[in-house]
Amino acid sequence: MNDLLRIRSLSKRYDGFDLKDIDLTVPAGSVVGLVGSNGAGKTTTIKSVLGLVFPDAGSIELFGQNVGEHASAKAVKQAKQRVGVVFDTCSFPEEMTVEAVGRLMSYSYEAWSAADFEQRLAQFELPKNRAVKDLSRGMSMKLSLACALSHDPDLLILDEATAGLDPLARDATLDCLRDYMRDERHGILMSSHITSDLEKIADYVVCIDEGRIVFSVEKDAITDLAGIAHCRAAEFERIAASGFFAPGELRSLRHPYGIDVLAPDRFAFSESFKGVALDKADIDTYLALMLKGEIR
Ligand SMILES: Nc1ncnc2c1ncn2[C@@H]1O[C@H](COP(=O)(O)OP(=O)(O)OP(=O)(O)O)[C@@H](O)[C@H]1O
Repeated sequence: MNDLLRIRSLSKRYDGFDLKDIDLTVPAGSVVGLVGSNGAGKTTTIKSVLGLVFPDAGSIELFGQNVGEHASAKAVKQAKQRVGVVFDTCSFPEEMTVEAVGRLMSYSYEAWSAADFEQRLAQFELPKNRAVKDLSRGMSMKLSLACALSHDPDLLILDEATAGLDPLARDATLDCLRDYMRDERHGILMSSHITSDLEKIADYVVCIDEGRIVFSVEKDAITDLAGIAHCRAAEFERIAASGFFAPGELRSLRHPYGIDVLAPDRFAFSESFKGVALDKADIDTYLALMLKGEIR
């Protein structure tokens, strides 16, 4: 498969923070969700791809071209033309109107399509003559997305792009991203704390915590295959003693009302432990057990 983005062993050190050995791939035709707590290193990773942060080590390839250290300015420029970016804040000049933002973008991107931009403004119901400073948060995000999509990008990079949008606006944004993904040459890397959005659209989920990759899995391995077992103390001890989990692979979280256990394969788990209450996992519960679970 053709990889749109390939990050290998990316490291970046700040005073008090260490991003270390990040490996991340966005294959064509896929949506990769990036999750993790505040300050985990998601934006630092994304900014490294965009050349807004200079990594200390590692390699970054966009469309098979090195855009990291020793990359030629021409290669970086060419690659960036093929990337659409949306950050969680709108960075266009405040006094500029929506229409003028489109003109500004047309100077930056060779493949800019004024017709496409017009159509997106209509789709998102964005008033052309309104100044950026007078847009609501949702409208600014829609403007950023309209700009990111109107230069025919092969890769979209979204950093918390649906944060602050109401549920209807989030759904409209996801529809727009699904539409974009109908072209299988396209791909999306999106960081989000709204894991329900990722459940709807992601193919892979990558979790960063304290600057390290904690897991990188197909989304279905979480939402279709994994389960959360709800045990009493005696049941938990029976599970722990059964040998079902290899040493170091039993993850549990204690609550006042019992113990939750992460079952990576809920079908196999329920075969072995009939009678133990078991729910399907979602990204939030999976994350909680992976990040905060006690390991045994
Ligand atoms: N320019 C900088 N100088 C020093 N430290 C920085 C700089 N940029 C980021 N950091 C630190 O790096 C760490 C990771 O920040 P980053 O923005 O990558 O996290 P994040 O996962 O995107 O978090 P959030 O979910 O809150 O947006 C944080 O501790 C942050 O304070």
